[in-house]
Amino acid sequence: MTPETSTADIPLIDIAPLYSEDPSDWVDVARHIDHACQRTGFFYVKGHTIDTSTMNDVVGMAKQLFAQPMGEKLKIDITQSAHHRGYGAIATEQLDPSLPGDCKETFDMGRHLLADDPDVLAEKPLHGPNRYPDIDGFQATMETHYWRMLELGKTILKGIAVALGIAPDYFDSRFTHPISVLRFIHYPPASALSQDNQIGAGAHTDYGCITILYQDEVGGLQVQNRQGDWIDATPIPDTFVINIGDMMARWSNDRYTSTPHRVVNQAQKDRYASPFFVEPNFDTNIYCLDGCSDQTSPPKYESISAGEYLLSRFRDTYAYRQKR
Ligand SMILES: O=C(O)CCC(=O)C(=O)O
Ligand SMILES: [Fe+2]
Repeated sequence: MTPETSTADIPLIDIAPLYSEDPSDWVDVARHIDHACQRTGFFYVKGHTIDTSTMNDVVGMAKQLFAQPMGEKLKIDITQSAHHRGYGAIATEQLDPSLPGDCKETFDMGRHLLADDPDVLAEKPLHGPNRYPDIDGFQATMETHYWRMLELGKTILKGIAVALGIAPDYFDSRFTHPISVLRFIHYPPASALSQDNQIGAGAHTDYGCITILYQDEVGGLQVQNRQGDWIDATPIPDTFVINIGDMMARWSNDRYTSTPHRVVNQAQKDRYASPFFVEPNFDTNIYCLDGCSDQTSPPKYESISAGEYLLSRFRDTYAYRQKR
């Protein structure tokens, strides 16, 4: 069932210089990021500030959630949530419409907004409370991690801004009330696949700006190269895998590439992963960035708000949202 795979050169970029106060230190990293975003749209980063023990603690919490009895997990069922928060059982998401639902379970959270938040009062879509399991320390650990990942996202976006020749802090004012999502995923061992052509995550492109992915040592993430071959994004300790999503492809007038990827867990082991989807404020206007158009390549896409764009994409992959 699985097509041949080969190993590709998904570059590994040391982003430590982006933490320097001196803008001249950013230029080289920005150039590497720019190349990677134009070619495969995928790269690994090292030299970030999130250490292994922090990741182990955070993923340990997520493992506790996935190990709970189904009845407990379904108390925070994402399909009962207006704001796309909580637990998604196996096959709730179907990333590739030509395949069965994905063989994975998920937990999604955003900023935890309570009833008195102005955006909640205004009934803004995707703005609301998270749905947490009853596990000691879960909420505090995950909320701290959410902000940590957002900071990493903004650091990488600074590299992108420098690469595009726009103000290095261009994205900061667009990420003050972000609709970014922190997700945890559990892929059961290969023996748990219920149907012949079911896989962990069907081929898809990500919807948003950029994705920062933690993956454990099991492996299974595959990226489609320009020739259409599936190549392994082999786990590298202490790195994250970064990829461009469709919103950033659109925002950059297709200077940057949003590349199809999928997950095939061929191991007789559970696999755990955690993408952080770096998304701006709901009302951010997604329209050709300065530096991404000229006389020969004018802006290709109409402007759209980041929120409306994401909502339309969720509707395509979650049956429960099509009724909304
Ligand atoms: O689990 C992985 O390695 C990737 C997951 C993924 O592509 C996604 O959630 O968008
Ligand atoms: Fe993805």
